[in-house]
Amino acid sequence: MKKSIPVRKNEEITVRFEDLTHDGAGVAKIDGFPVFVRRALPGETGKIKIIKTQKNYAIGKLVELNDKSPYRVEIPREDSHKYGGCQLEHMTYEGQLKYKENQVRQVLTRIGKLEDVVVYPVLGMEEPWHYRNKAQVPVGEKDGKLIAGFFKQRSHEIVDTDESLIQLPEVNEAIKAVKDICSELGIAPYNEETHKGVLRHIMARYGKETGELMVVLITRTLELPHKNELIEEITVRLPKVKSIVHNVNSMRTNVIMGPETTVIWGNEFIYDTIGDVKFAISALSFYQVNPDQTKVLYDKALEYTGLTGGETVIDAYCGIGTISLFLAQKAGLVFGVEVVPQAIEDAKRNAELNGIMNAEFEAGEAEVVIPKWYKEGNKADVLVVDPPRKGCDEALLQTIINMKPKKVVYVSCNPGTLARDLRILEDGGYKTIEVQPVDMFPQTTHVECVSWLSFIGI
Ligand SMILES: C[S@@+](CC[C@H](N)C(=O)[O-])C[C@H]1O[C@@H](n2cnc3c(N)ncnc32)[C@H](O)[C@@H]1O
Repeated sequence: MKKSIPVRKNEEITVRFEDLTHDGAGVAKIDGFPVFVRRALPGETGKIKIIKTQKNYAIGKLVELNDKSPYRVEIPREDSHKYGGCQLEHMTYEGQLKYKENQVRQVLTRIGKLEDVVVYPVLGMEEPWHYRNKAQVPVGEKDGKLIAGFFKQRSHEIVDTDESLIQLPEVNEAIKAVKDICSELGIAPYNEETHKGVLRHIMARYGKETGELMVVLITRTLELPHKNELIEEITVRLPKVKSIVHNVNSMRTNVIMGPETTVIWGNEFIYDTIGDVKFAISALSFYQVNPDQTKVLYDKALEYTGLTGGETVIDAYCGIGTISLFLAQKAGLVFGVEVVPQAIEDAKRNAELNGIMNAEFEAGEAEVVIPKWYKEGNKADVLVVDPPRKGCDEALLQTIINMKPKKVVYVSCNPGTLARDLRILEDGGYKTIEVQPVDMFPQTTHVECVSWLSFIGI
């Protein structure tokens, strides 16, 4: 029998919130039917207005809050609710860490069917604001004025903003300065609908330890208008800048960077350090966005590998060789693989820069290169993976199962795909021993995990 929807659009009702979704919305149930409400916390009661109904759920808006959660805090800035980014900023940091630990536990049980894994409390930050070393903001136009900021939640409307509370001050300053310069020089902002205009995005990346800044201007056009004036003004107003890069993206796409990248001033890369290792980072390469917590994450990954000095290690999805070089200090030999050729160039340069002779790198897909290495007779004692959000490719997981390294250390930015992949590895003879969540992204719902598995056989 068809179940009827117990709420109507525009209806106002009083509800009690029981839970939080994976994207931080409060969940209330009306006759078992879920209603999702942003910025509501478990244990709270309040009046909501239904703004959308679907077959299996409804979306509501908070009208009035009656009982407040002890985890509720004032949001730090009146207009910050407009941005999609900080979904948990109305929650104490202690509450955020508990929420994330709970998310990881639930997902490991629900998706991975992993009931007896040890999950530790999340390793959080002392000061969970102004941590991001990188921003890439879309550029648009409002009332004839160039604007840059963030997309409004679930839309492509740009909210003009000069400060994000989760970015390092140097990154905020860089974005604002470049925005002002482009506006003063009359550079036409890109228009997504008409696919006209010039400037699509401004990217700034800052080496927190070295104080070096990179600015990337992403345009639709091959030509960067007022190039010389732009360089002059950027170098005057941002004395920490060491690299200015022009990237061309002429396609109608949501992907930010295009295929053509030219260094128009200064170095090809900026430097930063994590622990004792120094890294060169170029415009297209992945580099963790929270430098303080990166050290915490990599230290844990190193501890989980249990390296004693002679082991052969494979680091899949190695980026610019960050984890590889961290591990090379304690391993016999490390092989890194990564799909972005420029990142592999950085990784090789980084090995040299640090005088590390026992790390080798190859560009290609991990799911192609590692099976090839295995076919050639190469094996690893420890295999580390740090894939993007979609997790590991099945061909790679199958190769790990065939290769049988004693240990697998899995670094993940998505607990859902982590749980899926751990299940596949468990079915192939591995046992997940520990999962340590690390808060790389305070104020947001994202959580990073590092876990280790031991080969026990089937
Ligand atoms: C989460 S990042 C980790 C990078 C590095 N381990 C670090 O901590 O900086 C994932 C990396 O995987 C790369 N990548 C994506 N798909 C890949 C694939 N199929 N094979 C190899 N690398 C891939 C990305 O370019 C990115 O550098």
